[in-house]
Amino acid sequence: MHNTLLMSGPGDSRVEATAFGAQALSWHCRGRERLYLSPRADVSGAAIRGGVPVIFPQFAARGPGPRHGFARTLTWETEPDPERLRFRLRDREETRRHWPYRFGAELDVEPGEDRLRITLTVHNADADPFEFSAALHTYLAVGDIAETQVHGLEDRPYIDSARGGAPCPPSGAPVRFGGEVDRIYADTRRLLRVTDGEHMLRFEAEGFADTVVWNPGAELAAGLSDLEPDGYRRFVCVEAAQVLQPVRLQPGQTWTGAQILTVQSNRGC
Ligand SMILES: O=P(O)(O)OC[C@H]1O[C@@H](O)[C@H](O)[C@@H](O)[C@@H]1O
Repeated sequence: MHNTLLMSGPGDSRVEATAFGAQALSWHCRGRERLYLSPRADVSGAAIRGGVPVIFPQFAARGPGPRHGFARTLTWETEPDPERLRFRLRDREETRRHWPYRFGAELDVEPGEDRLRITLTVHNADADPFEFSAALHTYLAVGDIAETQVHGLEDRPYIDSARGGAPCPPSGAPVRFGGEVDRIYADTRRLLRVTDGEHMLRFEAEGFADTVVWNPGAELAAGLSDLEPDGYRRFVCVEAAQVLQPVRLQPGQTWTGAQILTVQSNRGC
């Protein structure tokens, strides 16, 4: 397993992360674990299935570099800070091989009493402008995916990545999971709620314009060797993302995006 760092917030809020990928692996809050981490996650240097992988500078296969970018499979530097876990990534030979720009990225993970804030900052240290995509690929722990719903996207059109990127009109209903769901919703600057029948979590983003919702469903999950049998039932990925309109930064400019998860209630959704 990768070495982990711990940070306690007020109450019982406690986060665990690793410098490998600057990835949060666990967030315990109000008596229970809020993130899903696969017990079969590959810890040999591949992307870790679970927690909050940082997707940068490319989303999925939408670019020439490694799938979902290189940030999730590189070890970031850590910086001491009494209130948050802070990670830094600067361009180096391994990044320039895939993406020829000088940059600095920072990831802050801050546990609050009933919330977790994760902030990604990207700075253009190059002499040329560059474009990138990014996402915080959050694996939220749910009791049962069959009971899970994502509320707040009812009136938004989406790109259906499970059907070759087909554009789809608003569904008019909360997102439910009866099989593979893989959607990119554009322009979702609003409060989302994730419920699983028993628990409710508020999901908010700053800076990120899009939201990705993903669960592989039984069939696809069976082909994922780093998921336990039926592991797909225990998570839903809701991702604060900037995918459809990549960020363009001029030399010297900085972009910031954040995702805030808040535990709203343990019952009665
Ligand atoms: O298996 P990976 O590379 O971590 O990707 C997981 C999923 O990540 C999601 O963000 C994508 O929308 C899915 O298409 C993808 O399958």
